[in-house]
This record gives sequence, C-alpha cells and structure tokens, in this order.
Amino acid sequence: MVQLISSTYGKANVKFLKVKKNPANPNEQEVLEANVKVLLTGQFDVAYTKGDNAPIVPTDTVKNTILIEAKTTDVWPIEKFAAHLAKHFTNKYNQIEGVDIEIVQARWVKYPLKNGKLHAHSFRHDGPETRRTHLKFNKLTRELFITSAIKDLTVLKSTGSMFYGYNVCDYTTLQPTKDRVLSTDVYASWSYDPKYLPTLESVISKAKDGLFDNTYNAARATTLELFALENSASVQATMYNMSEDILKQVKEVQYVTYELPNKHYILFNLEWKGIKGNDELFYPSPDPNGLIRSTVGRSKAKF
Ligand SMILES: O=c1[nH]c(=O)c2[nH]c(=O)[nH]c2[nH]1
Repeated sequence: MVQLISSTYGKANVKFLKVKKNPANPNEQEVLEANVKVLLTGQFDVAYTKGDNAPIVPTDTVKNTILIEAKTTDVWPIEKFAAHLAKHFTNKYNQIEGVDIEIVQARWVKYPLKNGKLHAHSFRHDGPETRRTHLKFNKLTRELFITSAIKDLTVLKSTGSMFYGYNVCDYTTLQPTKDRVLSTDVYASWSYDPKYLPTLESVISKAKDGLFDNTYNAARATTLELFALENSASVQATMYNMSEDILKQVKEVQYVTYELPNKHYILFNLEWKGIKGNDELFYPSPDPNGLIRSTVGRSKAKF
C-alpha cells in the first residue's frame, strides 16, 4: 500500500518583458523582464492516484494566465504582481488551495548619454544580478509568506578586509591577515513579518505605498555601503552587520539571510624570481570557495 504524500505542479520559466510608457510622454519608458514560476497545490490527488485529470488546470493555462495578467495589470513591483497572481489562482478555481510563486527580475538600468542625462528608453543589462520574490499563500489556513531577495550582486574590495584570530590546529595552513582581497556574489534575502502583511490585499496596498521598492533599495544600498566602508573582520561579521542594518531600517522585515561565497584571491608567490613581499598580484582561485550563510532576526525581547 502506497500513498501520495505531497504534490504540487505548475509552470516554470514563464518569461516576459513588459514596457511601461509614461502617458504624458510615451517616449519615456520603463521595462521589466521577468521569469515567473507558479506552482499550485489543492485537490489534485485523483490526478496522481486515479489518472483522473478533471481537477487539473493545465500548466499551459497557468502560463497563459501569467502572460494575460502581465498584460492587463501592473507588474511593478514584482511582489504586487505575485500577490495579484495568488489572488487570481485561488479565487478562480475552487480546487486550488495554495500557490507558490517565484518571480526573478533582470536588472535593466537606464544609462546616461554624453550630455549626462539618462536616455528615456535605452537600458543596459547590469550583469547577472537579479531582484527576486517568493510568495506562498494557502487560502484554507490564510497563511501568507513573502520573501524578497537580491542575487548575484558581485562585489570586490582590494583592501579593508581582515581575517585573523581564528582557531589554529595541526591542520591549519592559512596565514592570518589584516589586509586581503574580499570578493563575493551577494545573495541577500529578507522575509516580511506576516503581522504587517496578513492578506494578499495588504501586500498589494503596501506595494502601492512603496514598501517593497524601499526595502529592496535599502537592502541593496546597505549591502554596498557596508561592504565598502567596514574594515571587515570576516565574512561572518560583515554579513551580520549588514543584516542588522536592514532590520533597523525596515520594521516590516522579520529575518534577513545572507549567503556569501568567499571568492578567494591568492597572492602569487614570486620569490622564485627574487621578488619578495608581493602584495599586489593575485590569482582568482577558481575553487574551492568558502560559503557562509546566516539568518538574523529581532530578539523576542525587543518586541
Ligand atoms: O571571512 C572568512 N571567514 C572564514 O570562515 C574563513 N575561513 C577561511 O579560510 N577564510 C575565511 N574568511
């Protein structure tokens, strides 16, 4: 005797580019390129256990829905569009009880021309960095979780980073340093406290108030600012300080998670050539890399 323990299905990699024209000046435009994943849960067991497709909303329909809603509603910011899709799927179909929606936004930025002004409708793809959101909603329990993120923001500092005072044992070869190169691909995510976002409607209305854009901007600016300004004791200490700063700025954020690879740059040893004390020429070490992750929240005592 076997039984279905859990299941979910939907469409991944539904991609679109939406153009927003300024009604007062249609030449002035914004773009949003997105990659959307919508997974559904609900009363679908018979499809798995009896081959009965009656309850299935085809994944093709899920794809069409994402595209039609992207055309007919505002997709800025992605958190609002995720809440809009969650409302649509859970209201329209009785058998759909929950949705798990992820949206990844490419980073297209306007760039200045020789006159110093940003061009009205030309954009530069600013590396692999993305803005992301992940929304989970269950219409039976009313549980709603929303987490947003920045991924693949690659940074490097050529000084202002240390690592010393660590555990030394018979397996240690690493030399302590008060001046090293520090580089990482930032993956920072922040989850919103459900008490501030109890319903899909509240997500939509807070989005209109700017909560999600402001938090994204604060998280990105804090990451870049602290990375630059702090004389880092370690990746661990720096990510904690960044998290604390974001939590201080945005009361609606409950937890901040950073996942940071430590992309090592190692000094070439040129002593064989009689060059002593090289502190300028490094090689990027392809692997292995350090990998450091932390989640920081507010202490319960502060509530
Ligand atoms: O910031 C760092 N944290 C570590 O845990 C670590 N380990 C290591 O070898 N180098 C570093 N750097």
